[in-house]
Amino acid sequence: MRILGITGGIGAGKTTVTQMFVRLGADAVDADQISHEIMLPNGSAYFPVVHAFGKNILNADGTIHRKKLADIVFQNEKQLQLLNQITHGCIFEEMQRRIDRSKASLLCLDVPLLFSSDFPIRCDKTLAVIAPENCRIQRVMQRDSCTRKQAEQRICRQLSDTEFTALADFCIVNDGSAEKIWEQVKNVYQIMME
Ligand SMILES: CC(C)(COP(=O)(O)OP(=O)(O)OC[C@H]1O[C@@H](n2cnc3c(N)ncnc32)[C@H](O)[C@@H]1O)[C@@H](O)C(=O)NCCC(=O)NCCS
Ligand SMILES: Nc1ncnc2c1ncn2[C@@H]1O[C@H](COP(=O)(O)OP(=O)(O)OP(=O)(O)O)[C@@H](O)[C@H]1O
Repeated sequence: MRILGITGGIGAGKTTVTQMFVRLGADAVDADQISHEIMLPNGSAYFPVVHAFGKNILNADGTIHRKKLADIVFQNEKQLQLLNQITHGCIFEEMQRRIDRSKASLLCLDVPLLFSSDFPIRCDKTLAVIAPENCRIQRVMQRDSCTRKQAEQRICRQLSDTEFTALADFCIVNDGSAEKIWEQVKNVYQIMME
């Protein structure tokens, strides 16, 4: 099995690109989805997160209000580091479990923090998905019904497109139509399967 790590800033199109690899036959593991699962009331990070951030981050039904938590951590670097410390071990362990279960020839890891120093999983190749910042902000505001400021606060905590491009083996520019990236995805898929 070959592992392709897919990364990029918020709203760049990591998940869109990953789903295209899945259409071509790859398996996928999504770090954001796992981070949501481990924070559910029966998840491994639920109690540590509530203990660290207090009951004011809870909805009436006891689930974690992720947008409230996001507002706390993306306005304060120390709080973000704390959340990362609590969650990353649980996320990366669960990713490894899913990798071990996969029988696909190509496995894509969709990970925003692929190039952070604590990411422990070795990838055969890495792919950065990039798009102009204003385009990403518009997409995220529309998808998540958030404000420009909230989108910008996340972008401030992430690598720039120049940094992503310099660190990755492949780069896909997602600034146009879906057909345009489909051709780029097929090229990378072929190289990975050679
Ligand atoms: C802060 C939380 C609760 C916000 O949840 P929400 O549903 O609003 O966003 P979601 O999880 O879907 O993330 C959307 C995007 O935000 C950005 N983002 C999320 N976490 C981080 C982070 N720690 N640092 C920088 N950017 C991040 C990424 O671009 C991600 O794709 C959640 O993102 C979280 O728990 N983050 C910490 C865990 C983590 O690092 N997750 C990233 C995968 S390793
Ligand atoms: N080429 C495109 N044209 C129009 N909309 C797009 C395009 N690519 C992605 N989108 C839309 O932009 C939003 C963000 O895309 P996607 O979820 O794939 O990005 P992401 O990098 O995974 O985001 P996040 O960092 O928040 O997880 C989605 O609503 C998606 O449908």
